[in-house]
Amino acid sequence: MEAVKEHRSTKSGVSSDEAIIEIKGLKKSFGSKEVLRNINLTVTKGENIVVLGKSGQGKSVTIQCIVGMLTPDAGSVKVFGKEVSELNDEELKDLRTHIGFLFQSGALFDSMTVRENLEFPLTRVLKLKDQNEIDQRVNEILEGVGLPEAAEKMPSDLSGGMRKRIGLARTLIVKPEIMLYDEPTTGLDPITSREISQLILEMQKKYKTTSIIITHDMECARITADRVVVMNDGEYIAEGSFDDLQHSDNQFVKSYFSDSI
Ligand SMILES: Nc1ncnc2c1ncn2[C@@H]1O[C@H](COP(=O)(O)OP(=O)(O)OP(=O)(O)O)[C@@H](O)[C@H]1O
Repeated sequence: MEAVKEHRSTKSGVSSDEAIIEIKGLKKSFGSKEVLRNINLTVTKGENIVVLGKSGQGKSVTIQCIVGMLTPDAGSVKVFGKEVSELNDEELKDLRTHIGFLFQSGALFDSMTVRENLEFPLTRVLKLKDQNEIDQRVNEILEGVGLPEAAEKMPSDLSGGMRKRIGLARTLIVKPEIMLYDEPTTGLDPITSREISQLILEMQKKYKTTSIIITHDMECARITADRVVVMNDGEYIAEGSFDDLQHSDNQFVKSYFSDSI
């Protein structure tokens, strides 16, 4: 794969060569199944990286190695300059407070109001006690995701797109430096998907997060990506801007873009 350029400009406006996530020669097998054969990726501060790959290619396994839920068989995974596999439990816990996840489901607590859902990470993770500060952060993030009127609603009163926005708000409310999105638009209609992709981009600009976005949604990739990597057979086989890859000669890469142009 082509060498990574050192200094990148990003849609967030942060242009930095500071590596936030650095993966080198990552390998991971389960039994005789080699899932990650040789993953190399550097994500710099403020960058949005989109990972494209078919199901079962090991995209989630890569994310689990980044947050220390899985230990690599070989290679190096550094986050904020530290080798994740060498961190102890306390250090791992601390690392994870700097990383936000948005999974497909959004995973809100159904028995809590939106406000209570948003207060939960502030009181449980950040251990905030000052109710004024809590209220201020809840109101600010609800404004940010465009749902200032939703605070007292129950998740069941919300549409799928609104739930996704609140899921994003709940993740961003602790101001993580890294965001990991696992198929953030799956299950949404095209218009709502586009709104969520635009929101991901807006949030990147506002909070200057560094993000990895796993998606099959090419519109989401087009909107959010500073850089796209394409995964096949346990390796990244291509990387570049969305436009670069759209004009790739590689048949496998082309297959992703054929429906999107
Ligand atoms: N803890 C585990 N134990 C055994 N096999 C696993 C484990 N985690 C993942 N795998 C296997 O690794 C492969 C890659 O899984 P992974 O979930 O990373 O795929 P993916 O690229 O994220 O796919 P999808 O888009 O379907 O989520 C799969 O074959 C899966 O069965």
